[in-house]
Amino acid sequence: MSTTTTTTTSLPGTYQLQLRTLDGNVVRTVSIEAPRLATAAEIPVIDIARLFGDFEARKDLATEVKKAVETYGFFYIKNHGIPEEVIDNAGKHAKLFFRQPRDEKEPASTVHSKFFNGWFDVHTRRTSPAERADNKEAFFYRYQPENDPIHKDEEDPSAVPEGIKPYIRGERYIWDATAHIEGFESAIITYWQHCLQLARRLIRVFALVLDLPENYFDAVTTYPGADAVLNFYPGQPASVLASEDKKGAEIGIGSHTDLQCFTLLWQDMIGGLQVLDVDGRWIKASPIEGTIVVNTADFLTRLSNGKFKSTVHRVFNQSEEDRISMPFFFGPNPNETLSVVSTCIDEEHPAKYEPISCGEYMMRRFAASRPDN
Ligand SMILES: O=C(O)CCC(=O)C(=O)O
Ligand SMILES: [Fe+2]
Repeated sequence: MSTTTTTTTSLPGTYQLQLRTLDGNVVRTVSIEAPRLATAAEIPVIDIARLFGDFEARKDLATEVKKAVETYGFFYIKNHGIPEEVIDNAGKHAKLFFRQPRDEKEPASTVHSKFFNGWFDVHTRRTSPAERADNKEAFFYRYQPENDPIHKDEEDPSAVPEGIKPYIRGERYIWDATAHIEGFESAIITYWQHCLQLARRLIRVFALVLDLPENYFDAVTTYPGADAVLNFYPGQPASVLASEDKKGAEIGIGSHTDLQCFTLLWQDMIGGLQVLDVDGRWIKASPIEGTIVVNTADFLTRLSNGKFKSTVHRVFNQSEEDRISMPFFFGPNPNETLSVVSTCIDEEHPAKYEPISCGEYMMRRFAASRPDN
């Protein structure tokens, strides 16, 4: 494992950030200034109680969401309907898992996975090629039809359509390897199910934002990309945090954009999430009690011909305390080839992106920018 960083010649006060994209790594010039607080116009708090109201209420919500997705594609949602106990219980079990000795986590390791499920340790991934290796542990779990509320009561939920079969990537061994933590699987899956239900409602709002019928994406989210992660960012030593430039501070997850349509990101109150503004300066998406962060991601940028933003973000846990977050990544059925939607194209704005399926998109993106450690 290497911990070197790449240095490139930069303007004073800036550095060159490398980002993984479909076309390989791209470079952005970024300010070295300490991150500032986000304004409410940049990362607004949106009350989504209207999601559960009538059509007029949902249209009204879409108008508010439109501004946010066209700015940075980052916003907080409140009154999201996921019960606090469900979130607390998942968070509590996540900590129980990570705080075990390493050899007790090993049976759940990603090294036993065919499809990138399970646990990996700190410093084993480098999300951004020019930044240090990620100082975080994570536990990945992926879509299993038998857990999906719309399929779980079917006679045989694992009897999925042929086209989708190769994309069913959930693996049982991660739950067997964690069965000694009482209630772990059920706490995490219950949280995941709530996220999935919320995501299916939210994508209807995004359809309205795009001037499409509300149910536009329903038929292509029957076996969706619905992958999720428990993230654990260890606290950093007081000596490092006390030094003025915090030079020894480690990045939790390097700079990146998310891949699918959007992410529901629950974070605890420790803080550390940062978002890159248009001028290449970092802004803090500080935690707000009772909210979940929503960020729109690469595949939705493609479908919307660039209208929805997919903004670069990263995490620095600059606290002595451990931080956890529980992102849920939502995309269409991975085998479904999708084009830029008709409402985002006209003579002056031809489609900037080729039709592609989200499964293919993710595979190509990983191949174009395979993590180097
Ligand atoms: O932990 C966080 O706040 C962000 C995590 C993240 O960006 C990701 O897992 O893609
Ligand atoms: Fe992310």
